Amino acid sequence: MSSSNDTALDAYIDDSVTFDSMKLDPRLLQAIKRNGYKNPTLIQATAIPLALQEKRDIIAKASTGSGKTLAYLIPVIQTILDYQQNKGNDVDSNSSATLGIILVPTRELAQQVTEVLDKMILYCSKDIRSLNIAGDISPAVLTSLLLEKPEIVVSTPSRLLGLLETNVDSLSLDDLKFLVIDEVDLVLTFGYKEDLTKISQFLPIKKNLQTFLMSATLNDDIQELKKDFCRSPAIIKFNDDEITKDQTKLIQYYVKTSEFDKFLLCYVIFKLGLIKGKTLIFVNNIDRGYRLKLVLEQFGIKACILNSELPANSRHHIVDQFNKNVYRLLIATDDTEYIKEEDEQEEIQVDETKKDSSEETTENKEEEPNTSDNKNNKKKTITIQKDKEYGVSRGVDFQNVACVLNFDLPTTAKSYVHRVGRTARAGKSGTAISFVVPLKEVGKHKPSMSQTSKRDEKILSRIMKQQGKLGLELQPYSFDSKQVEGFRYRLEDGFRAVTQVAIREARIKELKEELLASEKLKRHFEENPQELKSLRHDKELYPSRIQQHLKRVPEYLLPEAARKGDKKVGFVPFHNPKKNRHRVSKGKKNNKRGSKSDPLKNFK
Ligand SMILES: Nc1ncnc2c1ncn2[C@@H]1O[C@H](COP(=O)(O)OP(=O)(O)OP(=O)(O)O)[C@@H](O)[C@H]1O
Repeated sequence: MSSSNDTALDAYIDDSVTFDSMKLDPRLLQAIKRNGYKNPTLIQATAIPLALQEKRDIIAKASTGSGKTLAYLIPVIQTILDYQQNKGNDVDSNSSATLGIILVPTRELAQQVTEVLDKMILYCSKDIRSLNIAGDISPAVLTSLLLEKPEIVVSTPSRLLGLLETNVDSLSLDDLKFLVIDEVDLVLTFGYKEDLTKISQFLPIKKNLQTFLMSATLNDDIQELKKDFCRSPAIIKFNDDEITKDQTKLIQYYVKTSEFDKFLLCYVIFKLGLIKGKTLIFVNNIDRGYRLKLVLEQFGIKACILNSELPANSRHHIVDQFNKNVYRLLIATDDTEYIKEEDEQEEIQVDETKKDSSEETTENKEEEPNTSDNKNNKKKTITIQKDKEYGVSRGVDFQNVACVLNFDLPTTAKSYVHRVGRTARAGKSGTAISFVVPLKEVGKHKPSMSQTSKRDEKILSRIMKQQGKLGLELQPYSFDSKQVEGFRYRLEDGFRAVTQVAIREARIKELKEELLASEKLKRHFEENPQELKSLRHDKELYPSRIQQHLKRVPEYLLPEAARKGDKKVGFVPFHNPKKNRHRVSKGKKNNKRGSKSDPLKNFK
């Protein structure tokens, strides 16, 4: 899904067809052109005529980044425009009704699809209005927005069901023409099957409703949905190898490493600027995201965090700014696979009187972070609510990501496909690096351990098999251990400072700030959209002991070739580290705590 002006991967474009030849409404055509799209992608060239001319239901499976969003949006908009035109000629017909519903698994996608939709209806906004009901909207505001009778409603299944069950009259569904379920297998993974069954009872399914079920990966569960939602659908499956044989733009590496050395390698990679461009780092749970951020922070490496407990507004803003190149490093928690297993709510005890957690640097203390014997300590319980409708490994159109780094390997091969699909999008090249912990290394260093790494080797062989079928391969990558070793003692020092208590405090601090910002954002930025630029999400969280000396890399630790006067970079494969030295000193200068340049202060 996308809201960009980018072009799709060349391999996906069908240059034997043009949008001009598709007999589309001039207003829609103008919007398509305005976004720089000339030829449809393969999936668009196939699905649009089937949906428009033959009025078929569509089940489509096509790779990540292949342009599935427009494959359903164009027919939906075109048919509604035709319908509105016919209705305009019919003097008896005056009523407004919901004509299309688009269901997506996460709020991130709801926002993204709405943005693409709004661009496509730019020139016909009198005839077609959109409403995303998955966002943070108060019931009163929602009611008044629904009174305007938007023609297309975008939602997650649970939001839509909630609305239908409490206020079915707010949507008039008798004339509904389209139902789209995007990322359909994720919708099912998220446990929405029951919601969909209930929703189907409100919809005129199999009468005059045309359905689109879209995904990059499809599994057997789809059969049931097909039975419930479709009438003799056209099933479009693009053979992945057809497309991927040209797709040499994604280079995949795996790195066998111990649990602790994942942090060490990250430090080296980002401190030396070995990756040129933006990196999206995936971790498997929220705490690990904060641990990594705080460790990197020790060395003056800034990153921002994206996870399911941040408010939806903040999440949207973070993705948006990342896409606009405001941040280079984004640490995203991808825990969607565990959503069913985890409790929705997590109680966290915060010791409010403890000002400085930096004293707690021993590993024993880290094991029991949340208890304190001190009866005088005032404790406050904060309930953190995770958002079930969060997801970033799927469908989100992160733009210009140079590298996806699987800091924690995903727990399924399918999830790997979706994660690495966040790079090498839209005609660009990209690199995927995955850290893999060999079984013999698992559990050797508890504080750096991830529960999921036990299965890393198994998952890696599945991933390799799956990529092998597509003619793609993951290459082993080894770092020059001599060069890396030089950084070890510094990392040990920095790592120790990031206690479990520090992680919890950082997590709560960021949450509080983002909640505050999110509320402020909502009201303030509605009036002053320009100021949105000044809000940053990658501030240092500071609860752990910051050791200023760690922020600088002494010359002797740099690879020989990166030292003064040398031009050639020895073991560094991605990027010239000389540039980075400049950045290091600049970062140091700007890192004063409470400095006036803190952009958050601009909108207080
Ligand atoms: N016809 C086109 N010509 C050029 N670029 C296009 C075209 N259609 C879509 N794109 C661009 O291709 C990128 C990928 O499109 P989109 O996000 O719809 O892919 P997707 O198949 O939904 O991927 P995912 O499965 O990851 O969600 C977007 O940046 C979009 O702007």
